[in-house]
Amino acid sequence: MINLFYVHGSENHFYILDQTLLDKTLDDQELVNLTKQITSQSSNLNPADGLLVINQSNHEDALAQMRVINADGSEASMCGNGLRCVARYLSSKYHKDSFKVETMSADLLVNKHGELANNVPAFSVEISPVRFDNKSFPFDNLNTTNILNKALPEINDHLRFTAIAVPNPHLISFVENDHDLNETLGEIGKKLNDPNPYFTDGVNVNFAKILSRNNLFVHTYERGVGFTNACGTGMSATSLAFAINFPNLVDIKEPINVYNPGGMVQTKVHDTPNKQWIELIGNATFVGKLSVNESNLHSANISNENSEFIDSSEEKYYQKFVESIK
Ligand SMILES: N[C@@H](CCC[C@H](N)C(=O)O)C(=O)O
Repeated sequence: MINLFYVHGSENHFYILDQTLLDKTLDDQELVNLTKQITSQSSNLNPADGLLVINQSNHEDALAQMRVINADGSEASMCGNGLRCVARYLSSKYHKDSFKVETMSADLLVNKHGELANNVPAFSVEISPVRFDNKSFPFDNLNTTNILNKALPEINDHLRFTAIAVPNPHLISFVENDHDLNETLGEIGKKLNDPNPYFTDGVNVNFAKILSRNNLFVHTYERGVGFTNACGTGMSATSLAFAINFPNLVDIKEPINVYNPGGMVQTKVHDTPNKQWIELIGNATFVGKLSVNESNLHSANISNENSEFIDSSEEKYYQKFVESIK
């Protein structure tokens, strides 16, 4: 039997599949089928935004490779909340507290962090590379090659936008009212992730409210998923946009507290002459595991009937942490 771990970072839920333990790894189509099956509401499994796949890495300095399959079957180049959970899994498997994980565009440094709260394990992960040019998204037909605090009348009549790829693509806006934070976000998120002439590969859309100096609330409509409790790369890109667009409200020597519908993370913006990157620090919670037969993974046949869910007590402590920050 193989364990599919049910995990979350800020209540952004995933299943983790460690393919190094399988007799035969799943091919790309099997991974897509499995992801669609376990994330579909009709599966009656615990809901998740995607599948985090661990493979062996052939990069000398990486402990393993992480791939991210979104609920709709598309593959993302990075996932910040997911990387923290994968980091925790690898840390306990290989007894290491600091190492690199291969992702689609870069080998990223991860570190075990002190607990976020009582019995809430946390990891910090590197979010990079950072890109602003239109080819990295891609975006088109907006009369510009980069978007930094710009009005985009093609997309909305009153908001300003910033576009940052880390390296998955994010569009960010700082908003003032709850209607924009929720309804306008949903409309723009849907429009830019349906076939459209502007972001032809889709884009993660993050709307943020500035709470005070170094304090933000971020709500995200994710590419390949829809509304999510939290998006790690989104909160990281939004923190960088906060520092760039509102330098008087951000001290980058201090962490930024980023609240989200699923809890809170901290980010640190690193702006050195040769590298701009963001450190994302937050929980890596293992809610439980689903014990499944390997052949059912290959045929995407996971259900409550042919698998067993074993609960851990970690979620209880995470919820206490959420209560404490409300
Ligand atoms: N939830 C993730 C981002 C997942 C990928 C995203 N949907 C994309 O397609 O880029 C995070 O925590 O960063």
